[in-house]
Amino acid sequence: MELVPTRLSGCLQVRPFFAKDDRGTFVKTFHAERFEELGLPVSWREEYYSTSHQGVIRGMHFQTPPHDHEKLVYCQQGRVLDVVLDLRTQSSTFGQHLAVELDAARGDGLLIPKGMAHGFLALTPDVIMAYKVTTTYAPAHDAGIRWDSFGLDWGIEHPVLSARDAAHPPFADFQSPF
Ligand SMILES: Cc1cn([C@H]2C[C@H](O)[C@@H](COP(=O)(O)OP(=O)(O)O[C@H]3O[C@@H](C)C(=O)[C@@H](O)[C@H]3O)O2)c(=O)[nH]c1=O
Repeated sequence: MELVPTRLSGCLQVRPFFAKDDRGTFVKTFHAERFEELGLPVSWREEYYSTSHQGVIRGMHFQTPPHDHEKLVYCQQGRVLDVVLDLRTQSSTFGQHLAVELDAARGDGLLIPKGMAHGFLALTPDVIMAYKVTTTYAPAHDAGIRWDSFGLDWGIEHPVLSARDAAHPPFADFQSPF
């Protein structure tokens, strides 16, 4: 398992052990010792997955302190444009984003630190996204920023959004608690 830095500090691309044979694939998505060696989180409190149709955008989501969390995400079926937005006011990349393709055919993932919003666009039909997070769901602290408000060209004009995601405040109006 390789953990590769990105231009947003603390946000790492995860290249897991990936094996393919006549039966299909084998992917190891987490290795506590490897994460511990690098000072990365190992105490996951919840794990969940979602399915999405092509053209769906989910995000940009985060939990506010004290319920903020690290997140380990993988696309387990299909392909997504995965997007992270830096909300850490003391960060040199505050307000900047990272957009990477996660492809189940490669098995790669993303480790997202506290203080970042996360979202994705489903690029293929029947996407499955899987998550591990270091705090449990806290609905009153579950927050978002509007997908089209921070300068990313998603390459889609009319994505499918939840009513909640369509109503998030734009980044320009957002007072970051991080
Ligand atoms: C996130 C979450 C949602 N829910 C509920 C709330 C709602 O009824 C239903 C669907 O919630 P949402 O519409 O927020 O689901 P979704 O848009 O898939 O939310 C996810 O989006 C991506 C981008 C992330 O980064 C994730 O951490 C998570 O926020 O599930 C939980 O019970 N536990 C949870 O941890």
